Order: sequence, then structure tokens, then C-alpha cells
Amino acid sequence: MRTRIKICGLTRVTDALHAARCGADAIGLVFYPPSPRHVTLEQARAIGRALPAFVTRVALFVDADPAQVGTVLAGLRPDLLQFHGDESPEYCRQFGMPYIKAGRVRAGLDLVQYAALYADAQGLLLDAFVPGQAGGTGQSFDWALIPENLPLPLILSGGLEPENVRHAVQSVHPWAVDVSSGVEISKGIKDAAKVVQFIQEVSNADR
Ligand SMILES: O=C(O)c1ccccc1NCC(=O)[C@H](O)[C@H](O)COP(=O)(O)O
Repeated sequence: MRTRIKICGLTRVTDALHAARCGADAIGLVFYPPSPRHVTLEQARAIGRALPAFVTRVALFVDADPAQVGTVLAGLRPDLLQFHGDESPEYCRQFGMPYIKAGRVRAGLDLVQYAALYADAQGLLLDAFVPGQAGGTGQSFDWALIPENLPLPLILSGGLEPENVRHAVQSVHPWAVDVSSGVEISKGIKDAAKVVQFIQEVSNADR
């Protein structure tokens, strides 16, 4: 099986096109104003329009007002939603759109139970828990905490980079990997060479 790849936190058309040409399956656009990777609807539309077919456009929110999600749905028409905060299952379902739910891994969080709550999600993205930061932290977590019997496709994220992603894929066997900081020059600006290297390493792991 080929491990799918999502590159998250893009802010520039050029970075999105490069990622797509290198083989990224999905592009994440952050609609969370406190994030340094936040995009305006106009920026997101430019990226969305430039991307070729069969590259999934993911709109990411953190405990957003549903009206804000509605505005992005109408203006961008993303393929998939990502909820990266404390959104309830009912909140996630209200848009009638395919979605993935993020869980920030910490002691005491039962991941099987958590995934079961979001049984209609297209996947569970597991990220590091860093107090006071919602995501995109560049921190990893202990992959041994991931149970074997997760009832949703696993999207592994948190502190992945070209240097550790091959080991991550070979150890965890996720459905997909997600990266932001590990392929950046600065927050929101991707490093073209690191994107190539990251995608190459995932493909090496799949061999
Ligand atoms: O990227 C952000 O700035 C961000 C801010 C708030 C919530 C989520 C955010 N990113 C979500 C992602 O999907 C990241 O790729 C994921 O957290 C992994 O990030 P990193 O450890 O930097 O690779």
C-alpha cells in the first residue's frame, strides 16, 4: 500500500504547485487566525484554483464559528475539512462534508474511544499535545501510544521531517502522513528541497 501524503500550512501558490508536482496527495490550508500559517479566503482560492485535479484541498479549522466554516465552504469549495480543536462529533457533522478529526495525543486520552466518537470521519489525525498550541508545533509524540485497533484510517503527524518519516512509516504503518514544520524555511513558507526529500523518503519506506 502507498502511504498518502498531506503537506499542511501552505500559504503560497508556488509551494502548493511544487508539492503537487512532487506527489503530495493533499494540501492543507489553515483557517485559524492565530496561526502564522493562516490564509485568507483570497489566498486559499488562488491556491485552490492553481492545483490540478486529484490533489485534495483540505480546509483546516480550530473551534471555528460555524459561520466562518460556511464562508470558506462557499468561497473555496474544499474537498475535505480538518477539525483540529475540541469540536464535538455533532459540530463536525453539521456541514454535511467529509472531514478528518485531529486528536492531540496525551496521557489519559483513550484513542480508540476518541476515534469511535468520530466514526463517520474519513480519518483520525494524531498530533503532539503541546499546551497552549493547537498544532503545527514541530513536536512529535510517542508512537507507542497509538493502539493497533484504531477504528479509523490513521494520519500520523507531529514533528515529522525528511530525517524521521521513513522510520515513522515503517514503525506505525499509517494510512497517511502529514507535515508542516519539517518541510519549512519559515512558518508558512515551504522549503522546496525538503518537500522533495520528504516525499521521496515516504516512497522509500513503502518499497
Ligand atoms: O499549522 C499550523 O499552524 C496549525 C495551527 C493550528 C492548528 C493546526 C495547525 N496545523 C495542523 C497540521 O495539520 C499540522 O501539519 C500538524 O499539526 C503537524 O505539524 P508539524 O508538527 O509542524 O509538522
